[in-house]
Amino acid sequence: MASLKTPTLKTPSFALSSKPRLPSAFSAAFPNTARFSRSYPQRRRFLIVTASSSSFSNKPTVLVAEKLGEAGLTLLQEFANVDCSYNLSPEELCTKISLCDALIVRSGTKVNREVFESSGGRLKVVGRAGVGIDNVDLSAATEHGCLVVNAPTANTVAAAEHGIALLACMARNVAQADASVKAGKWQRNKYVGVSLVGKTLAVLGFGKVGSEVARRAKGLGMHVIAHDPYAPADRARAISVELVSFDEAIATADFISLHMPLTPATNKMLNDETFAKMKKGVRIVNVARGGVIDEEALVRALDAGIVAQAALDVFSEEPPKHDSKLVQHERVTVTPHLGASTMEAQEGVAIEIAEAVVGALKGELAATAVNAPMVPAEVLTELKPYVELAEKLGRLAVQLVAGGSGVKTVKVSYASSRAPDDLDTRLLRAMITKGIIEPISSVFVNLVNADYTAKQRGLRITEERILLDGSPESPLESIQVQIANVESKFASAMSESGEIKVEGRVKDGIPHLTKVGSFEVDVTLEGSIILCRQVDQPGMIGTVGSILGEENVNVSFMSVGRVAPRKHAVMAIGVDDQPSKETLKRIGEVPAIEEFVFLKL
Ligand SMILES: NC(=O)c1ccc[n+]([C@@H]2O[C@H](COP(=O)([O-])OP(=O)(O)OC[C@H]3O[C@@H](n4cnc5c(N)ncnc54)[C@H](O)[C@@H]3O)[C@@H](O)[C@H]2O)c1
Ligand SMILES: O=C(O)[C@H](O)COP(=O)(O)O
Repeated sequence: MASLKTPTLKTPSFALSSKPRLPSAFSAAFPNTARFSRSYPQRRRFLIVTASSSSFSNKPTVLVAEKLGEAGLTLLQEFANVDCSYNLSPEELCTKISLCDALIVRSGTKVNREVFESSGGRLKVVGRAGVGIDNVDLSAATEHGCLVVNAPTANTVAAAEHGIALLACMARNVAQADASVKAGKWQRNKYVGVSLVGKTLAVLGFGKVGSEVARRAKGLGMHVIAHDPYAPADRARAISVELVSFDEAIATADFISLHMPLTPATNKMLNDETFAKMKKGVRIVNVARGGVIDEEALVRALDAGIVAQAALDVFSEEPPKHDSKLVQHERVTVTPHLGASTMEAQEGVAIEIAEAVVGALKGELAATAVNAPMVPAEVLTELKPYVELAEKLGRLAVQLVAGGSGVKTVKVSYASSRAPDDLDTRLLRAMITKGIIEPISSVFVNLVNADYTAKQRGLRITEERILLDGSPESPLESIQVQIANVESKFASAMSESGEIKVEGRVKDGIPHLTKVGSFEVDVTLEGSIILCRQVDQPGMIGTVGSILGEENVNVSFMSVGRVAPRKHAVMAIGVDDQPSKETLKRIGEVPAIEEFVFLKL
């Protein structure tokens, strides 16, 4: 047994960062979190986010790069230093961003990879004061652990009203006739329009705006159909709209209104091929994004008479070139991306985004994140102590590895009486990842970038469920973290199958370490822990306790787990303070102690 006696002193790489502690255990697990609700979709959803710890010591700085309503600015100013700098060049934005904790933009600012790289890790939240987030590089944001939140509800009605306004104006040539009268002409025969009543409108993208447009168009007596591969049928049924295939929608429509986001899948969705399938004389409204239409193909379709008219609020390049054939086309009505621009919508958006950004910076829970999984509020409340347990088990397990950077394979087992699809483990996995990676690197890990960071480091985390009989009242019985293919600096932590194994439970809302290797222990996961393997004999608790007492180290908890009386035992000692090297050396010199390790939580 002498060979096992390898006293392990603290190594700097395992030191915890000195982030300030928040009052609750949960807040400590998530350095910053914020809580929000939103009205659409109807289900309230919440998300844990993390923000710069510097925001606790100093007021954070929020850069508002595009015009934001006063009410939103006031909210921001109550909490942060607000720098309103509009019309920044890309270079100016990159220069400023390293001094900012949050950035708020509308659709006119490209928040690309360079912006995140230039931030030097300080930028923790990007707030998009609106819906479309196609101007934000979400991959880069995620890789940098930066949360992106939007304001998804406040401009819905404004955008829908603008869509309807364009539809009616287009059908009755309002813009062209207006320009004609102002030019001194009186061309009543030239501007004969078409009626809306009884016509078929195909709404492509039946989300918030699309369904509001559909509702209004029905009020105008139109027959409304919709195409949206992801829309729930009951939402369509509720307003008597038939969901149809894309081909059916475009082939039968007299009018098409676009309301899908711009994504790689929707990019140039309307193109030469799809225009060729449309009814001759179709009329198109676009208040979504310019990029969903191949604009050159639209000009061809207009010239060929396939498309009779188009009304466009958005363009692939904004502002479009003055001599753009599309913009100058006589049968095209244009507005300068005004969909969200009503007084009411802009005040609403400003408040919605300010609340989301302030919340994220405060570090509570947020609801409108677009680059991280969202977890329903009730699930989150229930999982709180398990989330803390998960991070601490990850932190403990990795500190047991001899040379922690070799960690590549981690297996997590969740023992639960709940049905497998009734337990959302994404938060738990993220926090185990955080616990494993942070002590052995300088990487900042949060819910946003946990999976990405694990992948980058070649860390493979597999999860398994152990289905227990019994009451499914509590979500989890225990969490077990195993690290395979490594050696341990505390040999007793190895399981029989050769992995480092730690297991924990939540008791009365408090995370406990309950197993190390094959030894049962029971110690609260607070402060730090000393694990000792010893020959099981009387007086051991007293001996080690006295050494700690003499060195003024406060013991919070002690527990001994043994394989059999008078054989080997593992003693887990919770300590409030960090013992000195000398104290640890004295513990290591106790003859019955075969090995020990000091672990920081
Ligand atoms: N012009 C403006 O000022 C203005 C204002 C608000 C929103 N918008 C744009 O409108 C878009 C829609 O906004 P929203 O609030 O309704 O968003 P939303 O997320 O509620 O709705 C978008 C819908 O598009 C659907 N969709 C996704 N891919 C599709 C596809 N390939 N084919 C058909 N449907 C598809 C989605 O399932 C979803 O239901 C936004 O992405 C934004 O770009 C523009
Ligand atoms: O996606 C949106 O919310 C709209 O396109 C509005 O964009 P804006 O904030 O630039 O007006």
